[in-house]
Amino acid sequence: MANASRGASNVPRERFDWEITANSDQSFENALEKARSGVRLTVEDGIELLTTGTDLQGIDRERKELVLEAADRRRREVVGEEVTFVANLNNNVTTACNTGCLFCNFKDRSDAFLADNDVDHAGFTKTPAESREIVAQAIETGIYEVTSVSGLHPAFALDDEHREILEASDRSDLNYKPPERYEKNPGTYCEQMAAMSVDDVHLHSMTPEEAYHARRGTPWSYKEVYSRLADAGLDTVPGTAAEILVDEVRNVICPGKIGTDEWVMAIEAAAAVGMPTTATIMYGHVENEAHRIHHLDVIRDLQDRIGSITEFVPLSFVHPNTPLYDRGMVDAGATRDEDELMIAVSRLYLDNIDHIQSSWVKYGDNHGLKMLSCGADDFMGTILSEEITKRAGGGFGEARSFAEYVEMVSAIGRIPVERSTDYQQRQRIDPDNPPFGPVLGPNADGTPLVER
Ligand SMILES: C[S@@+](CC[C@H](N)C(=O)[O-])C[C@H]1O[C@@H](n2cnc3c(N)ncnc32)[C@H](O)[C@@H]1O
Ligand SMILES: Nc1c(NC[C@H](O)[C@H](O)[C@H](O)CO)[nH]c(=O)[nH]c1=O
Ligand SMILES: N[C@@H](Cc1ccc(O)cc1)C(=O)O
Ligand code: SF4
Repeated sequence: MANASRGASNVPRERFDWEITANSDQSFENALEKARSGVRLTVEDGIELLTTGTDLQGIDRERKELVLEAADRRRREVVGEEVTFVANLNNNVTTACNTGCLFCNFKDRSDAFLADNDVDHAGFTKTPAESREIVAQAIETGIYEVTSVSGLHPAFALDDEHREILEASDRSDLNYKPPERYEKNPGTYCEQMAAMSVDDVHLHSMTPEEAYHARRGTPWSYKEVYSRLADAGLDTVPGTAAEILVDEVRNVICPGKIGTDEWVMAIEAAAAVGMPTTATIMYGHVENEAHRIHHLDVIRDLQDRIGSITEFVPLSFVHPNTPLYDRGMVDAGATRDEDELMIAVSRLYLDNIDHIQSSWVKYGDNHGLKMLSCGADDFMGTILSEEITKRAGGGFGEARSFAEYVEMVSAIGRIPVERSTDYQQRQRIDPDNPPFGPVLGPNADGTPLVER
């Protein structure tokens, strides 16, 4: 085959001795035929599509185009020509975290935040009052949603009752220190939720990992934790902390995090108390294609049981400032070919999740737009502030305006639509009728969010 039609993959195949490898007895053609006709794909089918055939080395560009076409067609059948996005704000409460995930440069060791420590650090903690002020300002500009994900600050407790339990415990494994020991007090999770629920804005927060932190040292179930958080103002849950839901990979990239079963249990609990969730995969580091498909299989199975996953978000690993890269465990993140195939195979494999998100934070505008023709139909949100990808070395900025969204989406011949977090409310935007601003948020009146 000509060189021009070979694409690269950055999977560091020789560096890790995995139990699960990208092998299959299936043929690429057969898997493609199943994908085209809408038959539910097996793990082996998924591996064939994601690798463009295990019979060939590298990525075959002609085959890749066939997979992308099948996914684009499926997207059209499932959701049509609308491209959605949400008017939202990211408000990360604290970067203090001792979990030590090797792909993450968002966190700072929490000791640096102690009041009696004068080491310099670039991290931050917001009090509930500060979070409220930041949200209140964004609400005035018309946002619909606040997304809030944070480091696992040792002073965090779920609520006052949880704090009493933590204060009374002499277990050193609980990763708890009283808030008085720190320069800044993050309050309790419930206080943060209540503070951010300004004017009933939609609050999207408390990943399974954060929920785990919010129940440490107690016999409380995830259901108990999520129902207390819901009472405090939480509306929906971000399905991050998923990374790769295969434990042999988690043991390498995030040995301090909860395992696959526990992540699934937390999302099931959120569903049980009536809260929709999203689901993510963070791919393009040490894992191989078989791990990516096993992850999709865990998510599809879970969605068969709960039905409340609103969107699936492939998060392409951003490598430059991370321990994984510093330690030579990876040389780079996923290639563009791998990104396109990840979006396409997510669309084809997850036959029970309607929306696949293209993240401009991870892909940038041009590549992000391309993804909308590879199976994705959602283009994320305005976010207004971004710390996680920026600190990892990503360079695609911290906000998108509605004007930028309308221009980009119209340019590819699709229909721009403002959505609510759960996709239940949707508002088409007429590209011929500027100015463009959000209308779904509690204080939204169509005024542009950010002038750029
Ligand atoms: C930084 S954590 C914050 C919330 C909480 N500490 C947790 O782990 O659930 C949110 C997510 O950001 C993503 N993330 C972190 N570093 C990343 C990187 N370098 N590239 C891509 N995604 C990253 C991971 O998927 C992670 O679960
Ligand atoms: N709200 C969404 C974000 N927010 C950006 C995060 O701050 C973070 O940078 C990162 O994505 C974590 O890996 N990002 C999305 O990709 N999608 C969202 O809906
Ligand atoms: N839209 C997804 C993706 C997301 C990704 C990273 C985040 O930090 C937050 C959200 C969610 O809300 O779960
Ligand atoms: S991904 Fe989350 S838990 Fe892991 S180190 Fe980063 S902030 Fe902490």
